[in-house]
Amino acid sequence: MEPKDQPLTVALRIRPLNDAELEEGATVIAHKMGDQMVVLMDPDEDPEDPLRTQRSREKTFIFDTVFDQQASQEDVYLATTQHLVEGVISGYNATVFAYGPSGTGKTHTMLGMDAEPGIYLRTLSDLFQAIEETRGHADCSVSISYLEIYNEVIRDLLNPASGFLDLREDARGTIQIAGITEVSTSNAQEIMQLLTKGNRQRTQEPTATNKTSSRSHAVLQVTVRQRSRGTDLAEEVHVGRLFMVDLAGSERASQTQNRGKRMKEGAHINRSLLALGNCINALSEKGGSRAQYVNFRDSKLTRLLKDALGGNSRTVMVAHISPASTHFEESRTTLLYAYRAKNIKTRVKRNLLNVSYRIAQYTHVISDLRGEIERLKSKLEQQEKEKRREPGVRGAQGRAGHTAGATSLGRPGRPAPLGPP
Ligand SMILES: Nc1ncnc2c1ncn2[C@@H]1O[C@H](COP(=O)(O)OP(=O)(O)OP(=O)(O)O)[C@@H](O)[C@H]1O
Repeated sequence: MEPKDQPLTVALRIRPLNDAELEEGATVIAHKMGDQMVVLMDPDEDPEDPLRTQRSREKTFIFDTVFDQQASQEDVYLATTQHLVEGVISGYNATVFAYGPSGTGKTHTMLGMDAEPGIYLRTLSDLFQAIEETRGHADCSVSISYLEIYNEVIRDLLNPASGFLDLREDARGTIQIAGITEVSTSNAQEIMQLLTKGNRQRTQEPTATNKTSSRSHAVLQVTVRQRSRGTDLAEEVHVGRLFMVDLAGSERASQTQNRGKRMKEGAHINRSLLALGNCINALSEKGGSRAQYVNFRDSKLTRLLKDALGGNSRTVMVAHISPASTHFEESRTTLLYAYRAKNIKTRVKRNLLNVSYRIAQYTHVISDLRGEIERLKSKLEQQEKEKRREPGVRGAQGRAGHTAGATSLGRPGRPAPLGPP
């Protein structure tokens, strides 16, 4: 099937006002209008000011979907991610990433809580159920890895003792993480326990805006290999990769009053996010024209997300903001950023493992050889018949017949050239 250009799906989630914001006397300035629109009002604007319309910073944005505080975890999953599951099983890549400032709900959306699980668990449950339904005509295996990128180093969240890991590109140009733990199981709850445990290993410290702020980018990678069970050797192996990414907060260090270590770390986080922003900018120019130079190599995050952004992946960005008047600036920046990402187009194609090509080739060779055997058998039978019809010249003919047979059949280990069937 021909690769298809697909625009990035961009959704926006606005979380409820939190206690700290209420205590500060913040008001709601981000309003959802209909299913796709959000209006961000400027809190410094006086609605009575007659000059307001000329210098208003109030802005309206349209996304593929907008969720406000009424939206449940299930609503978010159904509208953003559920449609990707089937594709991953049949060999397409997909990526979902949560973007936004610290404390706006990225981890809530991706991981969630036991009572309100997020995208990770819902996706895995649907994935395993769909795989169960393919049983009988296909064999599927699933492997899962979970890592964090913190200050430009990669750590295995399922085995933090393994130290820092390296990114490598394989012969097909796919980015691999050398030495990462891969867990194979078909029990979503079991994986959730691993992820929750892994998430506790995530570099997490209080910032001015979030008491349990994740300081790293977390990447859950799910690989599904589907082998179609055919009656002959014409088997195909499809490999679909799903990335689910919970990015670190995108706020600027100065805005969160972070000092010292937090500020240095902010610079690192922002280096990855800056690289991501640069890629998004370059890709969104001219509707994601591949002529535009895009530097994915600038950070670990962009190297890992290369396919998700510029290559072979169905990609969904879930941007997050606080509705509070006290966060106007960072909400505005986030909305502009997410709005830009809507111009990105990826080129999606189904992944077929090379091995399947070889199997397909073997099938051709085997059917050619079968044809050849049939042809030689009938030739032998023909010769036998001729021998029986001419008993008088048995001696000389017999030897000649034997020689002809040996030539056609070939000696063991030296195949005869294949003639036309
Ligand atoms: N839609 C929501 N409904 C209810 N509570 C929410 C929602 N979104 C976020 N929260 C709560 O807000 C707090 C901060 O959310 P979360 O930790 O998910 O933010 P984050 O964007 O991942 O932050 P950071 O980048 O600092 O890690 C959490 O206590 C979370 O439960």
